[in-house]
Amino acid sequence: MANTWWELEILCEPALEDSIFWRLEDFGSRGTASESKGNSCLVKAYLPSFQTQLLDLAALSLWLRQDALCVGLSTPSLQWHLIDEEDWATSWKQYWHPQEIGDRFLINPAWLPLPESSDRLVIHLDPGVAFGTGNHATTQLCLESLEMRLSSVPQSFVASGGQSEPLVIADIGCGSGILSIGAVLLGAEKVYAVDTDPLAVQSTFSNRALNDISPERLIPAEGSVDMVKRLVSQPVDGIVCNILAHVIIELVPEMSAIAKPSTWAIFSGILLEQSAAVADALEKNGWVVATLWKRKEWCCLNVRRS
Ligand SMILES: C[S@@+](CC[C@H](N)C(=O)[O-])C[C@H]1O[C@@H](n2cnc3c(N)ncnc32)[C@H](O)[C@@H]1O
Repeated sequence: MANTWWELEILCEPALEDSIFWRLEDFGSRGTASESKGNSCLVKAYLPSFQTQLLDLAALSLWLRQDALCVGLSTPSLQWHLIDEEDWATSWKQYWHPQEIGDRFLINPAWLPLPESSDRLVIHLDPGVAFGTGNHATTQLCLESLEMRLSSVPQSFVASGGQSEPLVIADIGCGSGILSIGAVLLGAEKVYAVDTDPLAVQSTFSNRALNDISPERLIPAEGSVDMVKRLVSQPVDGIVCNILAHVIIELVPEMSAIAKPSTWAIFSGILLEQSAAVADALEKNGWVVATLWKRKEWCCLNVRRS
């Protein structure tokens, strides 16, 4: 039998878009897209049907109503129907276009030709069912932070295949591998990319191939900080981690085991109102928050060891 997917269509007030997005991500959505519909926003999400029962969708509908009521906004409408895999791939892809991020990056969907005359670092991406198309504010904040962090890596290092200043990075919660690929393009010698979702790891493997990155420079693996600990022989130089705030708070104590006094880290997936709690957890574990960058209601913390 062909694989089928639930296509969810949620019509909401634009102010609810981000909270709906994260609710869907938590619920197991394998692709989310949004578009303006007059004064409203239409969010579409895709879930494999084997993973979700009708009852789950009814529960999701209730959560979305509650989330809206809590912030005094009108309740969103949720509709769902089944589509087959082929339609899913087409529906999802039509919303995704090349996108410039920061001063250096251009994210190019794998199925589109390269835009002409760009001097940007191109990340070719087919996220498949993983998170990380570059559309989300948190991914953008992480890529821009990497750009600032790694702009000092001499490009001669990139060209020479790594003769000077080797830089090893851990990408925790790699999704499509977008941040790992960005780090390699900026000159990192080696990136360990881990994710608890095996489909994300698979997606990072295929995006590594799509970007012609050698297996020695980008090492995807299923797991989390514990897996990086097993893979590395020495602490890493940098950590990038775009996961939800409560997961970051849980993982921070373990991260000390892969850090040294000069290690820096970039954390996102954090709502502005959660930043104090995350900063608190970081400081208790020997990190100092150097900068906080904001986009929409999200923030990104750039930290170093104290
Ligand atoms: C918001 S996505 C980030 C994807 C990509 N790094 C980006 O910036 O667009 C978060 C990813 O973290 C993964 N994840 C969730 N909890 C995790 C954990 N405890 N350890 C490692 N990965 C985790 C999820 O499976 C998901 O792929």
